[in-house]
Amino acid sequence: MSLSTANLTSIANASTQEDYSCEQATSDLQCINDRSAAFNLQEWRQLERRRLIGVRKNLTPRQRAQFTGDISQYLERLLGGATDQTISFCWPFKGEPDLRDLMARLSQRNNSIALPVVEERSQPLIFKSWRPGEALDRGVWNIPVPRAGKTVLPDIVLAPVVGFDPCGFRLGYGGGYFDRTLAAMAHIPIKYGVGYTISKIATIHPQTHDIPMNAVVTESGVMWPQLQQLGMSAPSANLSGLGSRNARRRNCSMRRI
Ligand SMILES: Nc1nc2c(c(=O)[nH]1)N(C=O)[C@@H](CNc1ccc(C(=O)N[C@@H](CCC(=O)O)C(=O)O)cc1)CN2
Ligand SMILES: Nc1ncnc2c1ncn2[C@@H]1O[C@H](COP(=O)(O)OP(=O)(O)OP(=O)(O)O)[C@@H](O)[C@H]1O
Repeated sequence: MSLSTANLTSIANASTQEDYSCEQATSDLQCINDRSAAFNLQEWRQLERRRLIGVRKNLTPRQRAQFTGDISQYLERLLGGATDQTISFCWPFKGEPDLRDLMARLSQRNNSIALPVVEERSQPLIFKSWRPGEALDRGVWNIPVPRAGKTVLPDIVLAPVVGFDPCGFRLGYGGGYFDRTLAAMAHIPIKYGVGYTISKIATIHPQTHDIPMNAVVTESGVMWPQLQQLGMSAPSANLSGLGSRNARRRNCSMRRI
C-alpha cells in the first residue's frame, strides 16, 4: 500500500512548521513506516521540491531582490577575505537568489569564479572557470554554462537549495548532481548552501548519499548546523534509511554565529 498524496502533503506541510523538530519528523516517519512499508521517500521528496519551488516562486520581485541583496551581503562577509580562491556559483534558475553582482565583485578581488556544467546526465558535474562578461552557451535545462572556460576544482562550492534542514542537508532539483560531485572530488571543498529562509524544513530525511553543507546562507544570516548531544532520545537506528556516515547528523539546530 502506498501513501496517498493527501497524506504526504500533510506530512510535508507539518514538517515546515517552526516547532516541528527533526526528532518529531523522524518519529512521524517511523509511524508511517509502521503503517506502510511502502513509504516512498522519493515521492515525498518530489512533492516537497514542487511545494518549495512553488513557495519560492510566490515571492514578490521586491522580496526576492531584498532577500538576494541580504544573502549577497552575508556571503560577501563570509567570503570577504577570499583572494586566490576558486569559488563555484550557479547561474540563477527557477527563482534562486541571483548572485551575479557578487560573482563580479569576488572576481575583481583576484578569485576565480566557476560555474557547474552537466556534461553527462546522472554523472558528477564539472566546473568551468568563467569571468563576468565572457561568453555563455545554453547547457542542459537551458542553464547558461561557460563557452570556453577551463575545467577547475573549486575550493568553495556555493550550492543553491530547493530546501534545507537544521543539519545542513540540502534538497536540490532531484538529479543528485551536487551529492555525486562532492562525493567524487579528491579534495573536499567548503560547501555553503544558498537559499531563502522559507526553504527551511524540519528534515530532508537524509540518506547515505546526502552530503551536508558546512553552513547555509539565507537572508536571515549564516546558519551553522549544531549537532545535538548524541544519545538524547534518539529513535532506533535506520529510520528513513539514514546511513552510518550521516547517523551523527540526526538531531540538530541551526545557529547564526
Ligand atoms: N542554477 C543552478 N544551476 C545548476 C544546478 C542548480 O541547482 N542550480 N545544478 C545542481 O545540481 C545542476 C543542474 N541540476 C539540475 C537538475 C535537475 C533539474 C530539473 O529541472 N529537473 C527536472 C526533473 C527532475 C527529476 O528527475 O525529477 C525538473 O525539475 O523538471 C534542473 C537542474 C547544474 N547547474
Ligand atoms: N554519490 C552518488 N552516487 C550515485 N547516485 C547518487 C549519488 N548521490 C545521489 N545519487 C542519486 O541521485 C538521486 C537524487 O538524489 P537526491 O534526492 O539527493 O537529489 P538532490 O540532492 O535533490 O539533487 P542535487 O544534488 O542535484 O541538487 C538519487 O536517486 C540518488 O540515489
